[in-house]
Amino acid sequence: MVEFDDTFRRQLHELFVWRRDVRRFRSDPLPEGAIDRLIETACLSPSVGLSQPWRFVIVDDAVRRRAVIDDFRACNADALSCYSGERAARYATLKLSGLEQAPGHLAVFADKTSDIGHGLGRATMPETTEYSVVAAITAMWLAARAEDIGLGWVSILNPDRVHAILDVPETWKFIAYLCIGYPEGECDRPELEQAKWEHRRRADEFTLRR
Ligand SMILES: Cc1cc2c(cc1C)N(C[C@H](O)[C@H](O)[C@H](O)COP(=O)(O)O)c1[nH]c(=O)[nH]c(=O)c1N2
Repeated sequence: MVEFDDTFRRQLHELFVWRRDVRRFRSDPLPEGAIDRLIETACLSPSVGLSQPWRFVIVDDAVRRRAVIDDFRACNADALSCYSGERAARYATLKLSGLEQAPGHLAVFADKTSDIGHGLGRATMPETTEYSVVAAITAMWLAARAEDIGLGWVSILNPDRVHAILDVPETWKFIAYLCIGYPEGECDRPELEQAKWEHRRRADEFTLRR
């Protein structure tokens, strides 16, 4: 049996505290195979019925990467137009993707039609397919931080457009576009908190007892 001691538990807690959504990347490349290793770790995640619905696309092609960046720019301009006044001014100052600098681009999809897992657990809650993929991304986020690699989730994108840019099967649902690389710096507080957009609240604000 594998046992974890107090030192490990303390370090694991520190890993959770120091994992960040990274938007500011150094331009130096990741070591060969780093993204493949992170994908392998993500594939150890739980999934409904062991369906393993995650599908990964490593985006190296410069034309496709540029098209994703252009889509982000358009979507972010639309998002800005939904705010007004002081909130709009603050939104405009936020850096909400590291797409330009990050050496690694990784798109993640959920395959809604795969037979793997024989449908177990999905009949009543088909959305558990997507939940499983998000669980895998969270594992990857933590595994990356443990290797001092930063990961940033970009959702300010048009899913249909990303689908077309990456030319993936119809049945795949777009879940996340991830920027991966070495972070410029580190912090134990979310960047959106540092920018005074929102703050992390205490767990008891979100917890009921019945
Ligand atoms: C589903 C989803 C989607 C997004 C995000 C996260 C998740 C879970 N986050 C990152 C988010 O802003 C960040 O996690 C919180 O601000 C908390 O910061 P830390 O992750 O603790 O650093 C994020 N950040 C960003 O700059 N642009 C984005 O488009 C998104 N989209």
